[in-house]
Amino acid sequence: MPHYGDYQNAIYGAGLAGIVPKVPVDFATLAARATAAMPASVRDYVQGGCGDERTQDRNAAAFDHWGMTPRMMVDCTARDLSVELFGLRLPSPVFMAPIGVTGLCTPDGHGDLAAARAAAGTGVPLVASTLSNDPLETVAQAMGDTPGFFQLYTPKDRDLAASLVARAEAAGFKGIVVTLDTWVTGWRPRDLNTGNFPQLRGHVLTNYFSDPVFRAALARPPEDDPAAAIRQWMGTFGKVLTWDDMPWLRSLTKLPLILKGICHPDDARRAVDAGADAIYCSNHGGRQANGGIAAIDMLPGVVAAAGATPVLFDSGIRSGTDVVKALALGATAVGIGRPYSYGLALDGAAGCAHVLRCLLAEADLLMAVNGYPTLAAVREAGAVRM
Ligand SMILES: Cc1cc2nc3c(=O)[nH]c(=O)nc-3n(C[C@H](O)[C@H](O)[C@H](O)COP(=O)(O)O)c2cc1C
Ligand SMILES: CCCCC(=O)C(=O)O
Repeated sequence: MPHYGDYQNAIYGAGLAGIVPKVPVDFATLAARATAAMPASVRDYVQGGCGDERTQDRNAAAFDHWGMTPRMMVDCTARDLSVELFGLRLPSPVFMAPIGVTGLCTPDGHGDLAAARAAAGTGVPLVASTLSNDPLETVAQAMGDTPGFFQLYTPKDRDLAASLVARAEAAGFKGIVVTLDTWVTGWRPRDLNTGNFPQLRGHVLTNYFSDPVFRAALARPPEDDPAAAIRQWMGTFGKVLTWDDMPWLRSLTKLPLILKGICHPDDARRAVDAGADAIYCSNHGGRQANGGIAAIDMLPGVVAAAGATPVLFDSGIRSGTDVVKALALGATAVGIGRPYSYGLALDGAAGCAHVLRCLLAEADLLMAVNGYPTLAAVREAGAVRM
């Protein structure tokens, strides 16, 4: 049976022929190379976060104080990283988190399609953001047989919300991820210093501009009057959601409903009681609120509160080791954020797929050497706070 760890042999094998990876395998080199290659406006938007970025930095640094203990004399020659989620059997517990400017991460402006192709090539699901340069239907198609999820930024216009969700269902997405932490944008000094917010320049609004409900509310189509369309987007973008909206959100779809941005155990309990199919523990990579606890430190409390409900996690994952730690702390599946956008920036779909394969190879090999043949074994082994 092939293993994700075999990617290591492929790299060493290519090295014998004098070929080294085009995209670095470690996050530090990847980030340095990708941010040097990106246009400054995209770099600042993707790499930056809220305030002085302490929460963002802490998200990654906090993985250092969680440690795992190897077990010996365990047969780990066959390893199973597959996971069941909403009745789907996923080949690994890794997915691509929604990134709203994915479209801008490749020079051709079709980064969403490149990420979708990387999903098709690796089997790693993509959570497609509402904010994309290509319409959600085209993105879904480019994912091939790999299941995709649609991330909803809930507009104030309820009919528009219903339309976006209906389109996502029709396009074949397997679940709706509702992001709770971003009805307004957090304070982001890197973007403020350059007065740059991509959406206000008309980027990544294709799902709105192509939507019949959004278009019907415009005097002239977005192609003829983009400024008015952007103003309309600004007006409708962020609905403030409260628990009272849950029956309405639930009524929008029969697909699994996943609530993104849950960090407090009480909110996790409330989400389960209100009918969420999964909790998505995340602090948005430190882009929304500064002054927060590292997301990985909040995961155990959320997992305990969620009970039998699956918990997805992101924020600060930089390596396969981080993936295994998050699984050990109870995540059902783990979202990759900035690393895949850096892969896209350096080599499009191939660069993105490479980043995902490296993360999976490192996770798989760590499971092999630590004596954890299955995800159940990872969870049972757990991680201790050092
Ligand atoms: C450039 C960028 C754009 C993002 N856009 C979205 C988005 O459209 N919807 C969403 O729910 N989260 C969005 N996020 C948050 C990610 O889904 C994820 O929570 C975050 O990237 C995890 O942190 P990390 O990248 O530091 O690992 C975005 C993140 C970045 C870096
Ligand atoms: C209003 C911001 C939407 C995109 C996003 O989620 C992000 O940049 O983090």
